[in-house]
Amino acid sequence: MHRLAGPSGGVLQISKLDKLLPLLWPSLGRYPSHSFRPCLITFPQCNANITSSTKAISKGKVSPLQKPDIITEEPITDLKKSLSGDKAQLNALKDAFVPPTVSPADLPSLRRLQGSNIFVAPNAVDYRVKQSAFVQASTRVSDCPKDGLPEFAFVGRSNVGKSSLINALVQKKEFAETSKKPGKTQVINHYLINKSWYLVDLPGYGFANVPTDIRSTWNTFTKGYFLRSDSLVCVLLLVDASIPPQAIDLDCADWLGRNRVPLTVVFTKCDKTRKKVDGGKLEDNVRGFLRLLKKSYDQMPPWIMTSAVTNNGRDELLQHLYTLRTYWSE
Ligand SMILES: Nc1nc2c(ncn2[C@@H]2O[C@H](COP(=O)(O)OP(=O)(O)OP(=O)(O)O)[C@@H](O)[C@H]2O)c(=O)[nH]1
Ligand SMILES: [Mg+2]
Repeated sequence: MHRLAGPSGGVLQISKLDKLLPLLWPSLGRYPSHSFRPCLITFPQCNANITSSTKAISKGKVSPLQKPDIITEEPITDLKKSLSGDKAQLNALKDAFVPPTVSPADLPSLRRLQGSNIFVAPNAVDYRVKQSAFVQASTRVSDCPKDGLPEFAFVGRSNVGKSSLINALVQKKEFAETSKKPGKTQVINHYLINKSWYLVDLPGYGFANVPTDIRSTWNTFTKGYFLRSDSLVCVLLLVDASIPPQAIDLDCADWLGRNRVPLTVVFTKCDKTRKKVDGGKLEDNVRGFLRLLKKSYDQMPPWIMTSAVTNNGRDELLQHLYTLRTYWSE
């Protein structure tokens, strides 16, 4: 039995009905206002206008190839300065992801992680990966480990860098198999970290050459994992920062929001130089994606910029995961 956050901060107990409800929501045509995820973290959730971002793309209002507008005046990497005054503090809070139970008055005691909108408590110190081991590859959701340890699932388009980021986090080169050819990971891989939590590598979506039946298998297989895993703390949705916002990634974010699956957006390949970035500057791609994401979410979900090549954002992401685990297990 896990405790769950209720709409007014109350605690619900998970039951079979709770697990079934997410599967029924689409047919009910409306979404409960509270989270059924097995954690005490209140995450930003998708608002009623769930498909606005992708509609904007498909109606041609925002072309994926068009240079996106800047979402905020605030520079992404120069965030400390914004905490120096009251008004500036409020600006910094806008779109920030602050740990639950923290009031705005406590904000100055928190650290904002570089290249992200995430604030963490000063106690996020013991976050490093000391031990990592491959546990199993599952072809069915029912075969996944059932020991109840907290899990973070990596999801994103094929080739976005899911396996590479896992290798960067555990600091082992060939830990998770990577490939230039999309579609390398086809099963649910569980990696046990510090004997106490899991990183879960999932098959990528959106690979153009994949036949329709394999694509629909992705849908039932991976979406089934999101909805049925009682130990899922958060999905890490990986988004390639070297290309302009893609409708398929926004669709995925919408789907996760609609189904009350907590989400952190992890931008990958943030090492790419201007020459190799499609659509102009990397930061413009990031801001463009966030601007579209905001159309679907009442509050901005946590997001962070990373690179598996330079390891930028690696320690920051680990600190974020540490904070989430702390609240999950409380
Ligand atoms: N420049 C750069 N390249 C990266 C980065 N991360 C991954 N790549 C490259 O992107 C390609 C795909 O990486 P993978 O980690 O295999 O991608 P994946 O998302 O696991 O792919 P699937 O398993 O097919 O879904 C490889 O050629 C990587 O070297 C990064 O941070 N920077
Ligand atoms: Mg992979």
